[in-house]
Amino acid sequence: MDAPRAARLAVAARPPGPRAPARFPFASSTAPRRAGWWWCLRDPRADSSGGGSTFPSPGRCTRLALAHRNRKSPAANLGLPPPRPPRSPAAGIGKVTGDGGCEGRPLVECAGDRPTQEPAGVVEEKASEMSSTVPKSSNIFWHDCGVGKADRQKLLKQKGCVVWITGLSGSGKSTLACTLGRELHTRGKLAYVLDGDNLRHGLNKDLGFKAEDRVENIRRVGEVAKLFADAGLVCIASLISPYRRDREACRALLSDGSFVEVFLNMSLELCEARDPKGLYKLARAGKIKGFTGIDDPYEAPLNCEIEIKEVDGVCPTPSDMAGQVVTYLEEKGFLHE
Ligand SMILES: Nc1ncnc2c1ncn2[C@@H]1O[C@H](COP(=O)(O)OS(=O)(=O)O)[C@@H](OP(=O)(O)O)[C@H]1O
Ligand SMILES: Nc1ncnc2c1ncn2[C@@H]1O[C@H](COP(=O)(O)OP(=O)(O)O)[C@@H](O)[C@H]1O
Repeated sequence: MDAPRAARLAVAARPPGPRAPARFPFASSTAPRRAGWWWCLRDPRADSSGGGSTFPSPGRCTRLALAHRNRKSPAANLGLPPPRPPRSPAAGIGKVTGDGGCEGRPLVECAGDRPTQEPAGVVEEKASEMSSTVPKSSNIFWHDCGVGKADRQKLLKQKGCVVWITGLSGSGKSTLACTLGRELHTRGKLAYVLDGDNLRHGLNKDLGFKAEDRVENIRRVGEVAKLFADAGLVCIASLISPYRRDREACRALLSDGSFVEVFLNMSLELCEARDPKGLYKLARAGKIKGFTGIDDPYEAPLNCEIEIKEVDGVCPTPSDMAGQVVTYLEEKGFLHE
């Protein structure tokens, strides 16, 4: 046989855009479909659950373009009968053949929020914004492993989640992250801190503080945090993360309820008075440009899970702040099997 059939499908995606939206809200429209088809590899687990989820997860539809710029549908190019929408997502249109690693996996049209009725231009525009879910590479496939998140959670007797701490520089993010990490450790729970300052020494050392660098910073950390949560850990991410949209994009990477946004709502005055690194002083003197809260924006959360703020100008102690988060995690069942 010539090249694997599955490998004839190439993923068409634009380079990542600067911001990722929280969701992929495809509104239906009557505009005709243009060349290009949206398909998902069907999640084999959907068969047992009876659901119609797509793979790797609902909404992660990929526009599959055909090699040789063939305008036929992917199904036709796979030697399958042409699809007849509307179609049950559980049915699939056939199976991927060849030896590309996805043999036997059902190929389906994306269900639910699939963009079949969306003008292609609009769809592509949205795809370009989905920097964290639309891969730039082609011919890539998702591989599942035998041991899953549920198995790891059972082993650890806890549930994976992300505690995302946001706030101005000096608001106490690192302090809360470390105090919370210690508290969880004491309780025999596995947690890991992803601190913005620390990550900028390694993973993100190529990034500065321009808007697009901050966007990429948050995107990367969101993806890493998602992996830690999938590993079954309580992942504590503490970054300024000044843009609401980026935090929402990180939230959208996690299953419902497992992204816990903690807003350290401390006044600029308090943070500036603390100024442990002398950065506010430098920013005020014009020696640092684009400093959050001074000459760069901070967008406060609108619907965070936990807000910690000063009472009569007094900040709760680190231990109180951590206690608030632990109580929330307890109540939501993250600290149990
Ligand atoms: N221009 C500017 N604006 C804000 N912060 C600055 C800047 N330059 C350096 N720093 C130091 O970098 C730390 C913030 O890094 P983050 O990765 O959390 O920032 S961001 O989320 O990408 O905005 C931040 O650490 P924290 O004080 O712990 O927040 C600062 O020490
Ligand atoms: N709850 C708190 N009460 C009193 N001081 C605090 C509290 N949280 C943090 N601090 C102090 O404020 C300063 C900034 O805290 P830090 O955790 O480094 O903030 P961030 O990581 O947001 O920049 C540090 O000197 C820290 O000791």
